[in-house]
Amino acid sequence: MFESAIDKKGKKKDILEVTMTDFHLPIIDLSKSKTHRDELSRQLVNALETVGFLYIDNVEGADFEKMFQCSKWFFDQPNEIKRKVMRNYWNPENTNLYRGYFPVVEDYPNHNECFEFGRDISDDDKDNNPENWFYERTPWPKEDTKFAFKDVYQNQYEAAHTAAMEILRLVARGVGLGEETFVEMFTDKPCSTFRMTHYPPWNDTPSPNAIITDDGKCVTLSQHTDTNFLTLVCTFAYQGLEILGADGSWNPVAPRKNSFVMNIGDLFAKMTNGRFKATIHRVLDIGVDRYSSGFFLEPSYESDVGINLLSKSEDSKHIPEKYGPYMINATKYVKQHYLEYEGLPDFENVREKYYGKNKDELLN
Ligand SMILES: O=C(O)CCC(=O)C(=O)O
Ligand SMILES: [Fe+2]
Repeated sequence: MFESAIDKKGKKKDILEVTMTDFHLPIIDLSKSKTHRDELSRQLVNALETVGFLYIDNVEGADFEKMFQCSKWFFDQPNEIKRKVMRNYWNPENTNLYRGYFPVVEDYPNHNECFEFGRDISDDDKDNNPENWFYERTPWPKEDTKFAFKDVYQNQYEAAHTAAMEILRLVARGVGLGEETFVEMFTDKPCSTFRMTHYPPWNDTPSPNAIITDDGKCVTLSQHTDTNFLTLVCTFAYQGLEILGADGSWNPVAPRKNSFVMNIGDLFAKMTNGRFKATIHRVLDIGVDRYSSGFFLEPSYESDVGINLLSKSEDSKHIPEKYGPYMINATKYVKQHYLEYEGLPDFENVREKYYGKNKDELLN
């Protein structure tokens, strides 16, 4: 179904050998959400309180084969086509700051290229600040007749969004709250990003800045927690994704066909006061091209992320915080190492608002 471990010259390559472990993630069969609601709710809450990662099977409308073909089609395009949709940071001829393509950057610890898009907001949206790059229009690549890249991926975005809403209803039910408690932040103009990634193998010459594990493997996406609310990643059954256990050991996420790997990001963890876990993970270089496609659920720019979702009805004295500035702060000034956010303007002057006089002490 997906790429085999044979390179273009037909030579068998050294693929990463993943040692079999006893580590297994919980599996949620979303097709049972009508019939086994309580059971799924319990499983979800249990996974989020412990390992923070799980598989989601049977997402309605998900088409992994089409996604894989379209993703591969895009990353196989010649550089001049990719340059047309490249972010302004790497191609100053373009105006897109946030959406679109970002290239492999040699000498950077991560070795990947990505294409990112969001859901378009209406042209007549009077409230929209044109400087707000969260709602920027995506520049789409010119298509040929074989692959309906934009159409396929926009449909996959909606399928993943719908699945994420159902998952959030189940999670709310599982902690004894009304099922709509978590979904409100995502109904009007969510900032969610769909990101497709290609990790070309380093072969025998990793960048001097590449991170090498204790047992000599190359890391192609360095360890991180996701910053957003909830993530659904399709790994196209490739190996390479690993998650950090509480005992400090790295555990491989076993490939699982036609299933999303789900985890939560810092935002959901923060909004549940740490009850749900945003787990550290990374991706290893597997010695052949690796592809993944992930849906990163994010609330609307104006959503109040200062509330504790688990006690929001009782907590009227909380300090409100808008999602947009929270995210700018997290990615530009707190986490500091995200190349893909470096060139994004701080159009809200978050640095001044959050750090006031101490702002010069910030590295960035
Ligand atoms: O490629 C993968 O399997 C995971 C990607 C990931 O963790 C991310 O993009 O945040
Ligand atoms: Fe991640």
